[in-house]
Amino acid sequence: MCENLSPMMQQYMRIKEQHKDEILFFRLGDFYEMFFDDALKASKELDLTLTGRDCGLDERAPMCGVPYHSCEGYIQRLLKKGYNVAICEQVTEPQKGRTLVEREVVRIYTPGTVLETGMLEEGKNNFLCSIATDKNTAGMCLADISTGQMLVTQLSGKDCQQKIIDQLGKFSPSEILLCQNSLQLKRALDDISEQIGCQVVKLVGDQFEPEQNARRIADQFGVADPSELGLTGKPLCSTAISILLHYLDHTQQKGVERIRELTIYQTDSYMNLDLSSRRNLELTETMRTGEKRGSLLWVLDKTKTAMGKRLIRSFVEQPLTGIVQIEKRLDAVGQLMQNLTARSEITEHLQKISDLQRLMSRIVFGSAGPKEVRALAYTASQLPSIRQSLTAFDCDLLRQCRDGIDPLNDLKALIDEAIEDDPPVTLKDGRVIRYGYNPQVDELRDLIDHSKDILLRMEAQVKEETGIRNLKVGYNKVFGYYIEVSKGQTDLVPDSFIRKQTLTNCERYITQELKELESRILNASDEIIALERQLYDGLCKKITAQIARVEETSHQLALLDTLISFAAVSERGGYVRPTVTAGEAIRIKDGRHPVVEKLQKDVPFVPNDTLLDERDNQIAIITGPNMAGKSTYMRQVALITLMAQMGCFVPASSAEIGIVDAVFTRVGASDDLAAGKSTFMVEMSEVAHILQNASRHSLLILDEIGRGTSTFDGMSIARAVLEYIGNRRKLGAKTLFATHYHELTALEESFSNVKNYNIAVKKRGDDITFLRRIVPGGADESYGIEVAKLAGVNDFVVNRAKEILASLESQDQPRHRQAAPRHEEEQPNLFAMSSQSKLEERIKQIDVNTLTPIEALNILYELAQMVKE
Ligand SMILES: Nc1ncnc2c1ncn2[C@@H]1O[C@H](COP(=O)(O)OP(=O)(O)OP(=O)(O)O)[C@@H](O)[C@H]1O
Repeated sequence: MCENLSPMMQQYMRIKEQHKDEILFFRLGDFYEMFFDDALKASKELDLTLTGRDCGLDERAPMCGVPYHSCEGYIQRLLKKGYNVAICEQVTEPQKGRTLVEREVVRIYTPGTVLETGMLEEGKNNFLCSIATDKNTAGMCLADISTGQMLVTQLSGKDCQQKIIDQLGKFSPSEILLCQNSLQLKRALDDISEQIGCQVVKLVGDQFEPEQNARRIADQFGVADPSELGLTGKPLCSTAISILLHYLDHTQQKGVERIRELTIYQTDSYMNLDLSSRRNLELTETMRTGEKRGSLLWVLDKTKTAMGKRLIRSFVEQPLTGIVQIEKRLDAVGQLMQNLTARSEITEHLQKISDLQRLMSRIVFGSAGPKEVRALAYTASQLPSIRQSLTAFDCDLLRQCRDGIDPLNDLKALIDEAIEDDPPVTLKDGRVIRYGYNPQVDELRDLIDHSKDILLRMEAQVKEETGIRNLKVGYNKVFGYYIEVSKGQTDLVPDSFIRKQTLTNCERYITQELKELESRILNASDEIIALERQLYDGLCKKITAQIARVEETSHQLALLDTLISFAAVSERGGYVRPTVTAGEAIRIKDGRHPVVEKLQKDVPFVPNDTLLDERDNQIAIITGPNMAGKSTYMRQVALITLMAQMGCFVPASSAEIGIVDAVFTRVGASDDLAAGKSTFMVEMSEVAHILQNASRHSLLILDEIGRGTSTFDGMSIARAVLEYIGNRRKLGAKTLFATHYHELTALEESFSNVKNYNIAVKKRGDDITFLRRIVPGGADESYGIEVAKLAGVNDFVVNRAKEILASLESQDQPRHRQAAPRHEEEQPNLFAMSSQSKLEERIKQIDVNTLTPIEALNILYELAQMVKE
């Protein structure tokens, strides 16, 4: 290091040496300053003026800075640009005689370790994620230090990487940490990081030693052995937790203790929704704009608290698969719908409740201001009424809420006693501690507020003691407070007075007592702030000790808020309680699309029925003109199923939902052609993924499979996919399949589990009217040209298209426009088969070696029927 550098700059260089990878925010007074390279980068990224600072060298050090009080926005912008920020604070007070205050890095900001309210998105968790992998197994750990939540899960199987991606799609972590050996995974995650809302994927050191892992985990959660946490047989989970904790240890000096509980996350307790299905179904944001408005969450979220907002988002993203839990939620929603009075009372109180989870993090971290601590007391004051209103209900979950909400009376009393009713934002502003809480604070405040009175009182007292009638206490800048005695009375001045100044008519003195009072008055402001901080820190410690109770209370409040939101939306929307069963059927009467219905207020939504099961109604092939409403209908079925499994009522007049383990969707052209894949390639990768991962208990929504290639190829692929899905021994999943290939409707005749539907339209002359009603049977025409006309395509093109179509139809071309033939002799087409070849085809499908006797009998019966027909 250059010896010519000033001592402060030497200190800076020493610290910067340890933090080469971060932009160093170096605290100087009320500013964070950046120097040298950091200054050049920050001034460019943040549009800051670049100045220079004397540093002892010939050239001034490039410098720029941001105000300490408004640094959050700047830090956030740097994080978004991929930088980390190290905060370097003064850790000793400047003292007389010591020129250099000590400084050290107290915290490193990274995207996944933010906990400042202003830097976090409301209603969304900010997860830091770590992943440890080994061949076909992975351990994944997620932590949100702003709420103290930590989850861990183990994933395994040949498609482990895809499972990781699907889970990441669910949690959208801001930052992902991987072991050095996970290079391949890193590449895959880099490609999709934007889609899952992740700002950075990092490789962080090698696998940790198992023993070291165990020790760190046991320390964190206060157990003797990690097996007590349910981690036995999950070494990769332990590694993932350790990676995350070590990272927090490195980046955060305080607050890691906020993570107190570990939840083992069982993926099969939740419906499997892969990344593209989440996007396609627009669960939390729309595909086109990426906004919440227009998503399912937008319809369902009427929560009043930030905690409720985060929980309802996770309810929407993670529908359940366990009937018992779903029923419990439905019971609660039903009861809340019935008792409007109690519900409104609770809602009113919820509106006044702060984000207790994030508040507690800030208290533990030591960054909560007095107003926030006051907000805790205010929140606590709402709790008894909420508990009281909850007595009106009688069901498991609402009872659990009532029992779990702790009124926190003691904390409220503690805060009420210690903190002023309307304290300032920061401790520095003073007057945080309530009068009467601490005698020393009271005395100092009296001294500050009444220093004049105190001096007058002292003056009177000295007058009386000395008998000097015209004695006065005054103040000047040279020697502070003094006692002034006029010349005529100086003989009465006692020995204890020390003469300081002689004027024409008077003498000025000081006394020991006066000097003491003076230093008390002058120091009182500093002293009171230090004392208030000490008392305030003590109070925060007492609150922190009760964190478990506050945490449980916040969890129950979030749950209550979410259930009330479901109830409010269900009531307003005229939703009904679904019957959730372990059976295989989905029967919906008068189902509606919750979002489209809400968006198009002026056009009445036409309800439609659905019947899907794993037998005769396993596959519904839906045809109909463009714009008829096929996609809307299919998505509506998926959303109603999801809502039921979330524990919410559904937009229908009745609904029976046999639990599905997954919803897979393949909808339209994927607009972002990630990793250089063509539209068709993306489509086929998605189809491959669905066929590989779906089970008989999944729901498949397939919209126009095969559209991205030539007609014959497309039709062949679409039919082959349908045959695969329709074969119970291969897949057998319930499927809604929309297509413009009307030829596919011929499948209904060949397979008993396929049913045709179309969305009805009325044609008058050249004009068509969309009826939006789903009816049995295939569509009779495509009406593509009519829809083009409706969309405003000019007459020339429309008329010419009609001519071309007529000429195509007159030739012996495959008739893509016409509905599937009922009788293949009348309308031969690509997939129409003779009875004989159908029979042959069916016989070829039979795998005699795997048939049970009863299946063999059924097939024999089926063949006999075919021959008869
Ligand atoms: N049941 C309904 N009631 C009222 N309006 C509806 C209904 N279904 C769909 N719509 C309206 O029709 C529009 C078109 O629907 P949708 O996109 O589902 O058609 P589509 O048949 O899938 O079209 P394409 O084949 O061109 O993709 C929707 O945006 C919606 O406004």
